[in-house]
Amino acid sequence: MTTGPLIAPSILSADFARLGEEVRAVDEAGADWIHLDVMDGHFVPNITFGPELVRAIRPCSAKCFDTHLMIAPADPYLEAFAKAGADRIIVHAEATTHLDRTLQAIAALGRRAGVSLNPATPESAVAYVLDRIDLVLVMTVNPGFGGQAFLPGQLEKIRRLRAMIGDRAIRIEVDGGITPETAPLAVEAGASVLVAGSAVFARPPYDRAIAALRG
Ligand SMILES: O=C(CO)[C@@H](O)[C@H](O)COP(=O)(O)O
Ligand SMILES: [Fe+2]
Repeated sequence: MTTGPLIAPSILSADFARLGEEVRAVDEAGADWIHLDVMDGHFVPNITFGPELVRAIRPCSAKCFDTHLMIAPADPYLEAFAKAGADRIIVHAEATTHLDRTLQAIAALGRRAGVSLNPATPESAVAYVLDRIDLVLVMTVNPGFGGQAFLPGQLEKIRRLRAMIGDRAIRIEVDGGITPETAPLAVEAGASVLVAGSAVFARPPYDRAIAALRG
């Protein structure tokens, strides 16, 4: 049995030419979830992939597909991602005008719902939707790219969020700049899921990279 935080490798840093193999490899190396970064070139200054890619790699792992939508608007695409195999759908508070309605729509599709917060967004953005989510994703970089430096100023937000969540069954996930050095800081502040792109895919072997993050 593994202890410590859950590790969710972000396939943004994987070899896209061998994506299916890469997903299988991190699954076998001990990843808890697979993190999928969906970018639209509008909400964030980068473009990645859509639901068809999610469908294509779905057979490569039975683990939770933790689907981070960096798209605006998100509502028109929720059903497509749910049908393609997303287990959890995470929307950005900043990309969604009617956050409560969006989270209800995700629940109606039978998927878990999460909310992501950009570095400049306060934790109060999720205060009125805590009964609709099982995860808050705290961005520890400005979203859009892998391989950026961790923003330590987010640690205080994680602490405040931890206090706000209290004993509710809601995980705090951190995303961006997570390395064996920054991971313990995020966990100490209250995170229990660590997304890592470059710290896994650029540091093979993957089993050792994942173990180093778990601490
Ligand atoms: O959502 C994002 C970036 O917007 C992330 O999931 C990145 O893919 C994390 O990459 P690293 O900072 O771990 O390299
Ligand atoms: Fe992400």
